[in-house]
Amino acid sequence: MAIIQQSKINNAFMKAKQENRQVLFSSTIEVQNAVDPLTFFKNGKEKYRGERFFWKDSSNELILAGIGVEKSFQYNEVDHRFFEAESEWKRLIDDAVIDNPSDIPGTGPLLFGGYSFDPLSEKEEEWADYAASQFYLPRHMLTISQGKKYLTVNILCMPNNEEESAIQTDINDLLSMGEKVQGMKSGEEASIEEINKEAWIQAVEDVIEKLRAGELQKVVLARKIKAVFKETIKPPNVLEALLNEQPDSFTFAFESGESCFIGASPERLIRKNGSKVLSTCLAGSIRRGTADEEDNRLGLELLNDQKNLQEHAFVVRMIESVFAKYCKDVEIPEGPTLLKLRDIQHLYTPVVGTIDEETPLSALIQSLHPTPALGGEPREKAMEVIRQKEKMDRGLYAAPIGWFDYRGNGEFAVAIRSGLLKNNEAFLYAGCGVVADSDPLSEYTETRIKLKPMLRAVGGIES
Ligand SMILES: C=C(O[C@H]1C=CC=C(C(=O)O)[C@@H]1O)C(=O)O
Ligand SMILES: [Mg+2]
Repeated sequence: MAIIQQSKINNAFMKAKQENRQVLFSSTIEVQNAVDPLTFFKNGKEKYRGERFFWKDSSNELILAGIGVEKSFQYNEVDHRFFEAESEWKRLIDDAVIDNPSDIPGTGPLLFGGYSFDPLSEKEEEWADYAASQFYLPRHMLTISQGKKYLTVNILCMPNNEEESAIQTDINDLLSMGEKVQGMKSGEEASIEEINKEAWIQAVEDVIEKLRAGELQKVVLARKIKAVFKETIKPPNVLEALLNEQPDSFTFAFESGESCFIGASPERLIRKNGSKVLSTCLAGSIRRGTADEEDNRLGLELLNDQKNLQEHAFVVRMIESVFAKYCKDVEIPEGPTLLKLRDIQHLYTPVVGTIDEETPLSALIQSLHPTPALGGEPREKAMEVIRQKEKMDRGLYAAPIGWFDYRGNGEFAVAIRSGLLKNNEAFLYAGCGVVADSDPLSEYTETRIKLKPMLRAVGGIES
């Protein structure tokens, strides 16, 4: 399949030489009969290990699979980390040669990546592969939007380099139909370690005391478990399981070096499409029932539970205030509804607004992150308590992960229900909103339920 006309690449290289600067060349075409995005992702495993990403949104409108890092944007500077990637990206795009006949968000050149939860927390070894802000411009990307497939190829043309000839071979390899991706088998060999369980329950107790003393109103405390397998855990297999079992979640994988951050989160931080912006408040939880009757009863209980309604209300109030600052026509329903996932149900409130199209997505992300569904209320105080009491580097867990394209559209999820894969080890994370009325053991049980989907997907439990 001829993907790019050689003459177009030659022109871009010529431009780079003549103007003596790097020029991004990007070409997008619609591809028929192409492989599915998971196979495309898997096909990159030999040549592009550590340089892949995968994304599916919660409404199942868009899938992205990126292979190979044409340019990486990494920043550790705390104050500017939200803006640097997007502003450097804008500079690159302004001078780029882009050939994209479709006007579909998520096609053409885009950056995929994320911002760590808290750049001020002490960094642990397991997160060494990720920066405080890290984004990839992929070499090859398959986009699935409204049932159509598009292939984008991005080439950074340097003034001193010759045109590339290997592009076509690479593309043929990636689009070839390999073995079908299988879900993970349950691994009886798994050993699962709960890290500092007692200390964590004590930390919840300490935080409840602070909340009752009126020092602050809400703190989200998280913990992690470590699952060790005999064999290397394969990201495509985990993705396959998550796609099947969590169809209404954002499903993502983000590789760097030997690590793969992966998960299926039900929570959107922000979506921007032209002047339309959308966020969702998700906080307050209860388990699923085994039969419909029990499930409905539990749902009703959640909708009327004061502790959970309070947990949820902090999030709505905060997101509402950020939207009020940036948007007109903000719409928020009167009360929450239920969002039911395979293992858990949540209180859910969508927030929509209209924004000046020129507002950068990174400005919204910076204002929203972390919402009280992941941090607490008030934000800065809660972050200090988290650093002090959690004693854990969250890395990308609970952090913004997603993409923005060259037209300023994009979407970021909050990376909960997630874990970090490193060869045969998986670090899985879960947290819960602690308020004055919390009970430490119930919060612990809530994190156990939240860990289930990832534990099942990596092969650590049977059901
Ligand atoms: C922090 C997590 O969940 C948040 C999102 C939904 C419900 C939550 C809760 O009820 O506590 C949390 O705020 C997590 O899954 O790790
Ligand atoms: Mg909760």
